[in-house]
Amino acid sequence: MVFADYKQRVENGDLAVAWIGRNKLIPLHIEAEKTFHNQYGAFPHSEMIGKRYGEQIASTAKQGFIYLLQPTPELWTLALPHRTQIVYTPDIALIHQKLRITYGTRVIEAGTGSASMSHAISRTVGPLGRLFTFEYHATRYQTALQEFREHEMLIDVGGNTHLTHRDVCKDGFLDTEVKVDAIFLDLPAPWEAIPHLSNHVNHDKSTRICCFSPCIEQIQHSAEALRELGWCDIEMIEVDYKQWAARKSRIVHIDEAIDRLKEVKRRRIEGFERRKMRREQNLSSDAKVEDQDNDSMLGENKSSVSTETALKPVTNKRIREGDGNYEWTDVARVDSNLKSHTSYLLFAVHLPSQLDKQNQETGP
Ligand SMILES: C[S@@+](CC[C@H](N)C(=O)[O-])C[C@H]1O[C@@H](n2cnc3c(N)ncnc32)[C@H](O)[C@@H]1O
Repeated sequence: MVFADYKQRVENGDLAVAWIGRNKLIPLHIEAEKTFHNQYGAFPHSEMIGKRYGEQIASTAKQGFIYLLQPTPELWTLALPHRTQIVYTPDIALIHQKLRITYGTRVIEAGTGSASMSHAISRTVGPLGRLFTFEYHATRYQTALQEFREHEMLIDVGGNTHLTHRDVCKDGFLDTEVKVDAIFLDLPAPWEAIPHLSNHVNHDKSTRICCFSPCIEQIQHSAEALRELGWCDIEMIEVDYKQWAARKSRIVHIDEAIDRLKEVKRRRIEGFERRKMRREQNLSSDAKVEDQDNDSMLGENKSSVSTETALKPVTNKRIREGDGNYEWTDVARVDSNLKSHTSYLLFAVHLPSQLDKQNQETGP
């Protein structure tokens, strides 16, 4: 698999991930005769060849720069062409951990979609593991097939991945009774696929499953299907991202706090008095205007607008965070407004003993 190899320098024919900006990464096939263009100018591939991965590459007009990075499944997830919704690295990491996907693990995945998850699994399980992935959408299947071939993931090019064009809910997974250690279902109706898994769970060790669904109703359906078929340790987890920031908070001593409160009180009283005075002034000037109006009989309304201005803020001055003239303590702040929900993760385990029990109940 190309994503598992590391090298120092960019070569003609490489697949690189171009870092264009903080939220913009794109795949770039390096071909000596091509030029990449963006708003900062032209970046001839010939000038990229021989550069170190990670090095800054300036446009010919020196108006901007990009970085070329070696693709990893994590970078691929950020750069890949989206054909569907995808699974992102925080969820992928938890799924790997809970399904115990590691070097040599055999995994079933459906559907393949944009293959964000497939790349991660294929890299993790390595040459001794296997990924059996299924996609029923013809165009997505063809695109994934070509991509997996180019990325040297397919079995027939020395990789570890079998991609099958099939509706797993209708036709099941594999025709042979291949056993796997882990199953990942990212489908609209996983509960329809779950009954087809009985041929692929291990007899001698546990098999773990994860269903990735955006709606809680889907999770309920899948959990029922798993329970009915003897899966246990059923639990649901939602990965919630929170952004933590290391900040400084000023230490305010009791004397300073009391002075501040006194200042607030003093200003409030001053404010009341000033407002009262102005109201009285306004009333008397209104009365004068009324008298004049009455005198001239012209009736032009000259009632004065309140000239009261807002009180100055109580804080004496802006203090820069970390200003050396004050005492500070280190704190962690969390951004609670970050929207993060992608899907719920439903996990379960199939124990070998349960399978034996089922066999005993149903007879030979
Ligand atoms: C959300 S996408 C999967 C995204 C993928 N996990 C990723 O990280 O890129 C779901 C995919 O499942 C496929 N699919 C839906 N039902 C299916 C079925 N019964 N059999 C096979 N594939 C199916 C869809 O065509 C779609 O491509």
